[in-house]
Amino acid sequence: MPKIEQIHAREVFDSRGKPTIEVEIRCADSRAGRAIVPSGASTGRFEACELRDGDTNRFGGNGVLQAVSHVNHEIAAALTGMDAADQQSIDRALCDLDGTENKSRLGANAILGVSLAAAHAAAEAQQLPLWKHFAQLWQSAADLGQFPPPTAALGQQPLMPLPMVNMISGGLHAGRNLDFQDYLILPVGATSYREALEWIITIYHRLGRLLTEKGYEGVLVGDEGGYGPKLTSNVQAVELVIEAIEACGLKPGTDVAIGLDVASSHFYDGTHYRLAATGDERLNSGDVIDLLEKWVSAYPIVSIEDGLAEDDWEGWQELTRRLGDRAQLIGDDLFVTNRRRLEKGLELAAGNSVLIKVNQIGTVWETFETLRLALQNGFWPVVSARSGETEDHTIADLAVATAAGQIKIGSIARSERLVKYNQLLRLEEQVGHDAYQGGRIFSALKS
Ligand SMILES: C=C(OP(=O)(O)O)C(=O)O
Ligand SMILES: [Mg+2]
Repeated sequence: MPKIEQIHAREVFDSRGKPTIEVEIRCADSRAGRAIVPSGASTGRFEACELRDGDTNRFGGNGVLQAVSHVNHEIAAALTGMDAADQQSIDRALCDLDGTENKSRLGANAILGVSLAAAHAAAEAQQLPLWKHFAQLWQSAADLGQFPPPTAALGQQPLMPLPMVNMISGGLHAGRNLDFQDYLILPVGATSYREALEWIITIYHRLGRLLTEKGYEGVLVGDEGGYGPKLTSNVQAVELVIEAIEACGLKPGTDVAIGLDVASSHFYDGTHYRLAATGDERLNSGDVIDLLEKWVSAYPIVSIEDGLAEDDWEGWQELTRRLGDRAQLIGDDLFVTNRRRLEKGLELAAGNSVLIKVNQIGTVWETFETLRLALQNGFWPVVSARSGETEDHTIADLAVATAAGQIKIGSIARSERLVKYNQLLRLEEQVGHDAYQGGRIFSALKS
């Protein structure tokens, strides 16, 4: 048993230059395992609580020295001597120690840093690559069984994920140049992860040239590295991405499909969805569903995230009735990787897919629980980064180990994203090209 000997946290910085927490855990006779916590900008209201210092004399109140102190004192005292490989007990101890529903006392950032670093430390101590340690944990966690369609192929043996990659950024990630947050591509026709990534890189560069040729900003990028042009409408972004796919000799829909992260909670005023790009157009849920249905019919869109707001359960039910067999409908702000919110979604038949962000819930084990619940109920999971990221590649290993099937990390032109894409290239050498479902995971969708 790799016994925890030392836990140490420090304040470091993320890709937006915002403070975040790094945790190192050392077990006897081994190198320390280290993890850095990501941070969102378009956060859901029901996410676990990130503890920030609030002292406006330091980084506008965004410092994380209190969270650091919680790790170095209270958490270190409680966890020293525990088995780093017993993730379930570590995560339970962290939750019990915090004692709140949303991890607001010690901070979800403090808790997640320790939870992730424990996994790294356990892998180090057992001389295992992280993905293999995660795979052991995932497999050991209660009977995986056989999952129902469309997720039957997922969750079993380690699998290379289909990358869903941001080409054009909008919303809170790009100064609200556009209303919708992400215009993504899914290389559904690629036969390996490497091929998928090569297509993505080619299309990304072609899109940049195309934007510049048309007089738009083809070099400025948003928080996740997607281009951030000021276009005349939201739908124009879809059309430009399709044009770039075609310009690369690839077939939209067959080779490369389109995804959206509407991130609609962030332009919902409680009554209306307000689209600034089309002159403060005010839509209700039904209007947004009509719009999305029109787009799904007109364009090869196979995935829509947060098409409606985080509280609009009735709207989500209608969206799912209308589009659930034609597109993956991902709940991000809606489910916030929280088992209880996902249970509600399953009960109400709201959505058919869940975004998995480790810092929305705050521990590895709870992330596994939400993932398993999704797979058991035929929901597609998509492991996701945050808009504030670092050199930490943990989620790439986690996506492969749990065979989640899809990953969303942002674009390829920023190092905090590329570190995960490059890690996946390394992992593909270990798990093999065959361990790639690619677009086959969408075979249940009607065209
Ligand atoms: C990654 C996302 O953004 P953020 O991290 O800002 O919530 C998202 O909305 O899916
Ligand atoms: Mg989102």
